[in-house]
Amino acid sequence: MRPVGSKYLLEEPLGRGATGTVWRARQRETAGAEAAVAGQPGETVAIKVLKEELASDPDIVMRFLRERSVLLRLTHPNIVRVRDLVVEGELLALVMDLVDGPDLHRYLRENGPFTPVAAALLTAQIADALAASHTDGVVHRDLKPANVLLKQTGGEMHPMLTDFGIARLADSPGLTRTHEFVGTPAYVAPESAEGRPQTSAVDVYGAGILLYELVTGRPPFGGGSALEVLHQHLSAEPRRPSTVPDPLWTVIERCLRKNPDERPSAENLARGLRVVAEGIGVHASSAQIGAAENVGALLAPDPAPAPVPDAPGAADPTQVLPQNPNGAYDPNGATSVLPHTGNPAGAADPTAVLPSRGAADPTAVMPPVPSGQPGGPGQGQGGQPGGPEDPHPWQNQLRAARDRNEQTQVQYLDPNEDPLRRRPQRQVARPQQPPRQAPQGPPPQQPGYGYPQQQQPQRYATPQPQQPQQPQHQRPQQPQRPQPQRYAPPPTPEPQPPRREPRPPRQRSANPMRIPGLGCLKGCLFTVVILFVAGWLVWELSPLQEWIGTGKGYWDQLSDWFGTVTGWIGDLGGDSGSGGGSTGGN
Ligand SMILES: Nc1ncnc2c1ncn2[C@@H]1O[C@H](COP(=O)(O)OP(=O)(O)OP(=O)(O)O)[C@@H](O)[C@H]1O
Repeated sequence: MRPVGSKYLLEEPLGRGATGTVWRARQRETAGAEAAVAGQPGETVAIKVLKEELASDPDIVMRFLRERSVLLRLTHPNIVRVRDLVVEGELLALVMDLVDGPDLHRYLRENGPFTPVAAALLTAQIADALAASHTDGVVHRDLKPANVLLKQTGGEMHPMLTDFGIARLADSPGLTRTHEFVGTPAYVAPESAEGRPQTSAVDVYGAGILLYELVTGRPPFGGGSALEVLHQHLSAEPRRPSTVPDPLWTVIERCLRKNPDERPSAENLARGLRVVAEGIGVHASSAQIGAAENVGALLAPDPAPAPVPDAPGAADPTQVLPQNPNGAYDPNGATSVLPHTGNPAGAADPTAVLPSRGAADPTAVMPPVPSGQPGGPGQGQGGQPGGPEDPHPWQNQLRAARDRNEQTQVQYLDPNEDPLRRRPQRQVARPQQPPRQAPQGPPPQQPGYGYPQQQQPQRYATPQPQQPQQPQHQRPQQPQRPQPQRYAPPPTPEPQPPRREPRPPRQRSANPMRIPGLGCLKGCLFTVVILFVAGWLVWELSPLQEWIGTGKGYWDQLSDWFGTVTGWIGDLGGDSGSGGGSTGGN
C-alpha cells in the first residue's frame, strides 16, 4: 500500500482516465484544517492521483492550488464531494468521497438505454448539480456519462457528478499551448470546438448529449475521427430517434442548439425535465400531459451564464487531427487533454456504449482489470465478489422500472391454433414436435446498436398518425398488466409463419348414401363390359373365327354359346329331375 501524504494509503486502483488514476484508499489519520472533510482514521475514500505530466507542470500545480477553495466548497447531493487536495513532491491528488457504484458510461454499456422517464429524471438530477455549480461560478466543461457515478441510496439510483475542476486544470496554458483538445469530442459544445468564448451553456449542451445517449444508447454525433465529430457539432442537426416522445425531444433539441444563448439554464433544464417525466409517465393526468407538451415555455435561457474564466481558447479542430496520425479516437473514452498515444481501435464505433461484438471494446473507459481486482472478472460491484447472478442493486431497480413500462406484445396467432376458433379434430398420431416458441424480445438490432435485452419497448414515441390518440385517462387501467401506450411505436411486424394454402374443395362422392357393396358391383359390371369388348375385338380381328370355322359374327356366336350353355344347364336340371323321379319311383 502506497502512502499519499501522511494521511492516506492507496489500496487498489478503481479506474484510470486521461487525467489520472482513481484509487480506493484508506484514511490513516484525521486530515488537517485545510481539508474540507477531516475524516476518521480507517475511513475509505477515493483518491484521484493526477498523471505525472500534470503534476510536474508548475502551471498546473499553481492552478490546482488556486482552485483548491472552489473545489472544496462545491457541495451538492449530486456532486461527488472533494474532501482534500494533496500536493506532495511530484504528486498531485484529489481526495474524494468513495462512490460505491458504476459510472454511467459503464452502466449504459452493460445495460443499454433507459426509458424516457428514467432518462429524464436522471438527467434532471445532473442538471441540479450543474445549476448549483453554475451559481457558484464553476463550469464543469467535461460532462459525459463517464463522469457521472451511480450511487445507491436505499435502493434508489443517485447520480453523482464528478471531475469538477479537472477540465479547468487541464485547460492550463501548460497544456493548451500545444493546441491540444480539451474536452471529450462526442460531448463538446460547438463554441468550445471553435475556440469561441465559453459559458455554463457548454454544460447544458453536454447534458443534452448525455440525455440523448441515455435514451438511445449513443451520442447523436459520431464519426471516424475527432475532426469529423467536431464538424458535426458545428453543423449537423441531431437526428430524432422514433422512441423519443415529443416533450423529451423538445428538451434535447433545445439543449443542443448551436447558439449557446438559445439553450436553457441548468435550473430550467432540471425543472423542464421533471415536468416532462411527469407528463409522459404511465399515470400522467391530462394536466400533466398538457404541461409536458408545453415544456418549451419553461426552457428559458440563462440571462447571465457563468463564464469560463480566462479560457485561452479551446481546440482548433484543424489542430486536433494531427495529434492522432490514424485519425482515430475514443470520444467517449477519455478527456482529450494529453497527446493520444492510445490505440486506434476506437475508430470503428468509438461512442457505442453497447456490448461490442468481436474486437476489443473501443469504448472502454477503464483499462482491462485483471481477474481478482475490483471490477475484474469474478468481482461484483465495489470489489465484492459477485458475478452475473449477483447483479448490482442498481440494475435490479432499473430493470424493474423498465419492466413496468414494458409494452404489451402483439403476436401473430395462427387461426388454427386459436382456441376460440379451433374445431374439434380427429386425433392423428404425429411425431412429437417441440413446443412452438413465441417470438420474444425486440427484432435484431442494427450493428452498433446491439443491446437486445435492454432495449425495452418504449412507452413513448412519436404519435402515429394512423392511430388516433386517446387521452390516457380515458383508457381502462388494468393493474398488474402492461399499460396501454400513449405514444406507442408501431409494433414491429412479427415474422409471419407461411400461410397455409386453402384446401381444395372436396370432390362430391358418387355414393353419397354410402350403399354397402355398390362400389364392388360397379367394379364387376365394369369388368364384364371390358371382357365383352375385348372378346369382340379378338373375335373380329384375330383368325380365331376361321379356326373355329363358324363364320358367324361375334354376337351370333355368343348367342349360340349362350343357348348351348343354357341348354346344358337345362339338360342338367332335367336329368337331375328325372333321376330324382326314378329314384322316387323305385
Ligand atoms: N469518487 C469515486 N468513487 C468511486 N469510483 C470512482 C470515483 N471517481 C472515479 N471513480 C472510478 O474511476 C474511474 C476513472 O475515473 P476518472 O475520472 O479518472 O475517469 P474518466 O472520467 O473516464 O477520465 P477522464 O475524465 O479523466 O477522461 C471512473 O470511471 C470510476 O469508475
